[in-house]
Amino acid sequence: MIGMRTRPARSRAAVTAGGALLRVERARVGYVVDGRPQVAVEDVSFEVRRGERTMLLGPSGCGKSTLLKAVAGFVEPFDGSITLRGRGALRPGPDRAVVFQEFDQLFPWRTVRDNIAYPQRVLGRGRAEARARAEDYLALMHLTAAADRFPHQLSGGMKQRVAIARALATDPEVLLMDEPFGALDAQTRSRLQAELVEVAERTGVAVLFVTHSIQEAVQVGTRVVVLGGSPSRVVEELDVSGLGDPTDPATGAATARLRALLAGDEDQPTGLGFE
Ligand SMILES: Nc1ncnc2c1ncn2[C@@H]1O[C@H](COP(=O)(O)OP(=O)(O)OP(=O)(O)O)[C@@H](O)[C@H]1O
Repeated sequence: MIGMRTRPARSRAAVTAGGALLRVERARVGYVVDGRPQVAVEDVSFEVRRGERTMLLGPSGCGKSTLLKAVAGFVEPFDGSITLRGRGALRPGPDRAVVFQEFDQLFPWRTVRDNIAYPQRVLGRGRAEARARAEDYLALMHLTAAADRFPHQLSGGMKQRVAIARALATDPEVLLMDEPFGALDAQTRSRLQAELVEVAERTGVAVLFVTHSIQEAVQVGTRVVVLGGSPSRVVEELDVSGLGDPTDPATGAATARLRALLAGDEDQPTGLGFE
């Protein structure tokens, strides 16, 4: 039911024909501090395709969030381009929904159901449609029993589920996630990682996900873009689709490779085809 409603056929055809949905090309991104540019990421290029989960992995402070903010349209690149379906100069828009790490991103005065329905109303959907879609996404994120609760009555994991449901219910082209599970305990984090993979596969939404956890990158991602250096650049891109089972040697090899890359050791081979 949800898969049928998520995207008009027109968009699917456009993506198939055009390849990448979102394209970051030679982007140089940072901030102006005291009138001077402070570059966080330099000459960064990668693509996000529909149906893929692209992970931005790198050490703390390397500019992952800055890059995500540029994709969201919150920060304008100094140089290079970021395009969605070939359209550049991106401003913030409903085609890119953002889920943050913080638990307080929900409207505290609205119920869970209304948190999911309200942004759809703002985007122009009728009350009945917004409500019906809210019910779909409540079910998809295992929140139906909590629909009438307020955010302060939810656990951190439930709040993040609501944030994901709310984002997906607006039908974004790309779901942008900035360490959304970073403040959760290990068990909840692992459960939400699995749920996200399932939901992304069911809806087909493209995901761009910032993390500094190798485990998370391999578990959630289909592709990992590794950033490093200062200002940071892409040091490697790995295909991790189908990986995640810790007993699988290929998962172990990818994990070892990512660990070496994060340690700054780009020359260390894995011997299993991940270099
Ligand atoms: N609003 C801002 N103004 C100026 N500099 C900033 C701003 N936000 C971040 N920075 C700087 O940009 C650099 C990259 O920060 P960013 O938060 O993007 O890194 P990150 O890789 O996401 O880190 P973490 O994993 O710790 O969240 C850092 O040096 C940071 O201090």
